[in-house]
Amino acid sequence: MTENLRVAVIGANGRMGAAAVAAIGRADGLELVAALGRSDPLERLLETRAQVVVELTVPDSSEQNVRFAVQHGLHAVVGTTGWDAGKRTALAGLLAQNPGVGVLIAPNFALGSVLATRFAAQAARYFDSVEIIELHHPHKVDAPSGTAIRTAQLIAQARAGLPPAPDATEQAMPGARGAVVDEVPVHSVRLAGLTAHQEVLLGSAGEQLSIRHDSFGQDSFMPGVLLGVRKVASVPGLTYGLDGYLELDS
Ligand SMILES: NC(=O)C1=CN([C@@H]2O[C@H](COP(=O)(O)OP(=O)(O)OC[C@H]3O[C@@H](n4cnc5c(N)ncnc54)[C@H](O)[C@@H]3O)[C@@H](O)[C@H]2O)C=CC1
Ligand SMILES: O=C(O)C1=N[C@H](C(=O)O)C[C@H](O)C1
Repeated sequence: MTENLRVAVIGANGRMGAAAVAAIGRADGLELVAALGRSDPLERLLETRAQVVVELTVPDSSEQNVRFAVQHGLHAVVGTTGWDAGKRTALAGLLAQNPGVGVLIAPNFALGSVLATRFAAQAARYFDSVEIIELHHPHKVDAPSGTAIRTAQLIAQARAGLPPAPDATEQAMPGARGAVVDEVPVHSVRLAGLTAHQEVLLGSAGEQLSIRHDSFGQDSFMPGVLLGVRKVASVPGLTYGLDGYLELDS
């Protein structure tokens, strides 16, 4: 008989962590062996012989947690935001020293969001202007969202070599044109009642394409979390984006 995969959640008392604890508890072939809150020592991961760590905390804690996991040979599935290029490069270096260990950093676990980002990047070459509006619940601590940053990066890659979007703005109040991520304006809305939403606006003379995704609850992220947990041990090194685990081009 195959043994269950031993999974731990860090950030288990948060919105995402609590949903992940419940989803892992219900999932075939997975066993939840630890659910760590802010005051729990990371050594619990070793005492409980976790094999895969799901990291869903805050940007200030995430890097330290993931590095601890990797240094102890544990695979990690990371949903926390704030993994900029510098942190990812440092982590890739640590993974090179720990061959066989896999880490997935997924800015968004919702399949629809991953697809929407992919579609926006595909479309971006064919329009003069692209701007992103991301809309979230007001408890979110970071802006722009990790998803919007990733989307802007992929759009910028797709538009490499094209002229900048037309924009005659000469005078603007600070923030009026959004944050500029890789030359793509990103506008962040924080509104009571929302969960996680993003709309990419693409415009050219006489037409507009809008690519929108809505997550209405944390359940939208759970299939992606479980996919990551099941796959991460078989993909050594760092994977950035859940699309790395999906065969979107076939
Ligand atoms: N990749 C994805 O699909 C998604 C990612 N997120 C991201 O995941 C992160 C968590 O989001 P939420 O659950 O909504 O936030 P939350 O604020 O509800 O939960 C964060 C939890 O982490 C805990 N925490 C902080 N430092 C910790 C540490 N060192 N050890 C253990 N626990 C610690 C906090 O006490 C809190 O309970 C955020 O960065 C958010 O942007 C959120 C939703 C989807
Ligand atoms: O904090 C959230 O809620 C979310 N965070 C992630 C992000 O910053 O992109 C993913 C999703 O948007 C929900």
